[in-house]
Amino acid sequence: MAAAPGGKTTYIGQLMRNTGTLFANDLRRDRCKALVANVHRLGLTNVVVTNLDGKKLSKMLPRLDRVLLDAPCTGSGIIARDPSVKVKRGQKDFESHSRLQKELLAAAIDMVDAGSKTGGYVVYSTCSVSVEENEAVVDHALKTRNVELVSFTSSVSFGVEGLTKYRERRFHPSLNLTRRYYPHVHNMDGFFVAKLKKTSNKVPERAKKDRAKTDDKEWGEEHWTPAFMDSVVDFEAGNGQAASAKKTSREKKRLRRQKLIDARGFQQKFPPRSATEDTAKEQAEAEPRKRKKKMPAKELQSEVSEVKPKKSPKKVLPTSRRAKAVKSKDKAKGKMKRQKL
Ligand SMILES: C[S@@+](CC[C@H](N)C(=O)[O-])C[C@H]1O[C@@H](n2cnc3c(N)ncnc32)[C@H](O)[C@@H]1O
Repeated sequence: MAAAPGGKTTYIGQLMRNTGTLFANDLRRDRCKALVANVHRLGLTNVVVTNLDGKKLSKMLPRLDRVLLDAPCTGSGIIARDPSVKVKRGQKDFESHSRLQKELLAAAIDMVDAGSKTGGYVVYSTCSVSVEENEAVVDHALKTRNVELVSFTSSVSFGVEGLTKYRERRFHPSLNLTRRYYPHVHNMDGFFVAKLKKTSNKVPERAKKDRAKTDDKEWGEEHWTPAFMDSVVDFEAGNGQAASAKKTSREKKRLRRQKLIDARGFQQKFPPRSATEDTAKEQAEAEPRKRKKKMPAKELQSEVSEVKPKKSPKKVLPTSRRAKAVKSKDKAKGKMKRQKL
């Protein structure tokens, strides 16, 4: 299959040997031009090239027997050929592509006649390996349209099964009928293919209930074997011992020094208080509380008048100095008596 614009389309045209009609559509005008050139080069006379939005195509074209939707994608499968995909694409690209792919697949299904004698099939393909653009898109179609997945291993015998569960996501079990192709396994671009058979032309009003038989296992639970569950793993002790065993003497010294520094710092910040300091503080705290006590104005006045001026406390001198002071006082008294006489 060629990777040139319209490569798959022109290949199908060749397979049809100029019988029937093949509608080939692309939103990009330049791609349509290249496609027309290829159609002419291969001498195909049964191809109608349209340059329309695939989402609106079902209203413009007659009911078809088969549709190949080679959907626009992030191209995560062609990183080997175009490494810029790794930096060009972000999470938002995967989300927006997934949304567009769901819409295009729904429109493609709506274009197909379920009662077609020669088909009623839709083939969905991407050159991406992301679950969001592949299994999630097909799973959405299974819920919103009357379609079922069919096997195509009789014509393509290689590839690995599509995923029915990925991390916390669960898909319809029939998704194992889809195929994934990996560059490192199949020596080609990363690719995904699903073949759907339309079972009714009716479009369900509401999304179908997910009747997929899913186990309620969490991702990773498959590793919870009985042997694993019965074994006792003491993470605390095991890890703790290993960590302490690894400590070098230098490290131990550093830790001890750090402990001391911490303790000193704590003491400086919060020095231990003595008993006297405590009582002084308590008294200081208690005093303003006493002052705050309110008294009637009259009582306050009488109390003020009763209060006697405080005498300044006597100076207490040491005994030798006190004796001297008494002597000098006596001397002065004697002098005064003599002067009177
Ligand atoms: C994977 S390529 C198809 C390649 C083509 N089948 C081939 O073999 O060369 C996807 C194409 O979808 C076209 N596309 C993107 N959005 C579209 C839309 N809304 N409707 C129709 N075509 C669209 C892109 O322009 C792009 O050429």
